[in-house]
Amino acid sequence: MNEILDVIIVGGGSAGLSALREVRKHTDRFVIINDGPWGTICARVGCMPSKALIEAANAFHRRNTFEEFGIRGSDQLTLDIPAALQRVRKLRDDFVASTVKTTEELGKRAISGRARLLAPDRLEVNGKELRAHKIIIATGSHPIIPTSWSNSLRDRLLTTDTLFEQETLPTHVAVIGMGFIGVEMAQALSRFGIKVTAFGGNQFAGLTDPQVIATATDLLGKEFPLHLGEKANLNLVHEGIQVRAGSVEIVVDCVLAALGRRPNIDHLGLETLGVSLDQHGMPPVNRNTMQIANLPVFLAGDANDQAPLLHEAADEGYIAGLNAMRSDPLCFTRRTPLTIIFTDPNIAIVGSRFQTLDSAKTLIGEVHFDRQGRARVSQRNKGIQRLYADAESGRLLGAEMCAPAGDHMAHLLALAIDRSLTVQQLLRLPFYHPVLEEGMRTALRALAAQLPVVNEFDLSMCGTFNTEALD
Ligand SMILES: Cc1cc2nc3c(=O)[nH]c(=O)nc-3n(C[C@H](O)[C@H](O)[C@H](O)COP(=O)(O)OP(=O)(O)OC[C@H]3O[C@@H](n4cnc5c(N)ncnc54)[C@H](O)[C@@H]3O)c2cc1C
Ligand SMILES: NC(=O)c1ccc[n+]([C@@H]2O[C@H](COP(=O)([O-])OP(=O)(O)OC[C@H]3O[C@@H](n4cnc5c(N)ncnc54)[C@H](O)[C@@H]3O)[C@@H](O)[C@H]2O)c1
Repeated sequence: MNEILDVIIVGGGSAGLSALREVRKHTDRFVIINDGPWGTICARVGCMPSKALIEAANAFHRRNTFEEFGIRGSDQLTLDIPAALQRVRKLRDDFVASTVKTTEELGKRAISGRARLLAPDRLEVNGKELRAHKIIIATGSHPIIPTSWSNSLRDRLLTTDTLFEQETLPTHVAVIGMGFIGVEMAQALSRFGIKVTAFGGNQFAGLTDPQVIATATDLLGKEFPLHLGEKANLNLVHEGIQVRAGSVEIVVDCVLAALGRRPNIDHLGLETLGVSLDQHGMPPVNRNTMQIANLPVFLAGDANDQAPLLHEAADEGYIAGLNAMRSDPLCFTRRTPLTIIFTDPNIAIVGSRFQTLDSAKTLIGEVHFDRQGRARVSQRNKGIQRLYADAESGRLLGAEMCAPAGDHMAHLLALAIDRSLTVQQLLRLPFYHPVLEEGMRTALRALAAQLPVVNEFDLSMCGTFNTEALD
């Protein structure tokens, strides 16, 4: 048996690299093991190529606003889809190259291979057994695909693992699953000029506020047919793939499956840890330490299925890396929940979700962006933002929205929630004119109107003009 290492990190994605950064500060006696290509899901097939595709789609879609601005000739514009996809891959390659630099310089301490746990201090990779005082598991996740689909549909079935590799795109695509990936990609493909038909279950983009869901589905449903509430079933037919959901039946060239992602924990040997696993095979993981039960083993990133987002994976890798170098794990306070989906308008959820709030103790303030001044001049006047505040203290609790510049406003609101700011404290901040954030101020004012008056000599009391040009 080889030397006993201080730490083994399993998984070279964002969580694993974040753990590596901490571990390296303290020891050289570590290895990082990665199965498949290095370079992280985020850079290779996740956040970055998807956003590159979305930007191209939105740039092309903007031609639909030109006529109203007085710009003529937009009907002559075309999108060279192979060129647009090439740009996605070029950017992707740059992002991957910058990521793999870190592990390339590690030499033998970066091992390519699939690791399998043998015990809380032992694992096997490439037929070799390795031992360590601590093990960090950060194995990520993979797209869920029913076996019957992958067996029968083969190259007519795409996921985000394969979408960005396409040289060109088919004429008619069904996007199945209206979660984060489904809504982002359905809108982007549709804005590429592809005929898209979208199918979703009972959830839409992780939203829980019925009014925001109604606005978001209405807006996206104007761009492509959107069928919700029925499970989609697929069959290979002569002309392509037949998709059936409730009373809807269509034939498409290709299906993009966005049914969710499963943590990469199967066949990982978690059963050798001696702790009970839940019905999904998941061990108990402390969200504040990333530790599995009281073992010297940590589970971070998408692999623990707690908050499968990039900034959360980075945090979890950091927590795991830091705690792996300590005898007593530290408990970290986690960040205010923040989710942004890069549709246009952006969908965002901040702090407490609508569904989790006690309606008797919660006030709601809302704004519709259709009449908002700045949104109108830029032809971005679509969407809704709903803010939730504690009825007693006036403290902001959360927000759900489908709103222009929702990505930026969601960050502002997350800051406010993190600092426990009240609606009145937020209304004391300057709001420049004319900005989209004035819409958020309208929603805050709607909340303030339901709260007791603080003091009329307070600038938070400065009210609305009630005119589109000034609010
Ligand atoms: C299409 C798409 C778009 C996304 N967009 C966003 C976004 O806009 N914003 C956002 O915040 N998040 C986004 N995400 C989510 C984000 O990419 C993930 O949360 C994040 O990349 C997870 O990082 P990770 O380190 O946990 O996993 P990964 O980066 O997947 O790394 C895990 C690594 O472990 C390896 N591995 C697996 N099993 C083993 C084993 N047994 N032994 C050794 N190695 C193993 C894997 O091959 C992989 O290389 C997106 C995801 C997708 C798919
Ligand atoms: N902007 C972002 O932050 C971003 C973007 C993309 C992905 N991600 C991450 O990737 C993860 C995975 O995304 P995802 O969209 O694959 O999963 P998801 O869990 O968000 O959504 C999957 C959806 O598919 C539906 N579904 C499942 N089977 C179906 C069927 N047969 N017919 C119709 N609908 C069906 C489910 O009801 C669910 O709403 C997300 O949870 C997120 O963490 C984040």
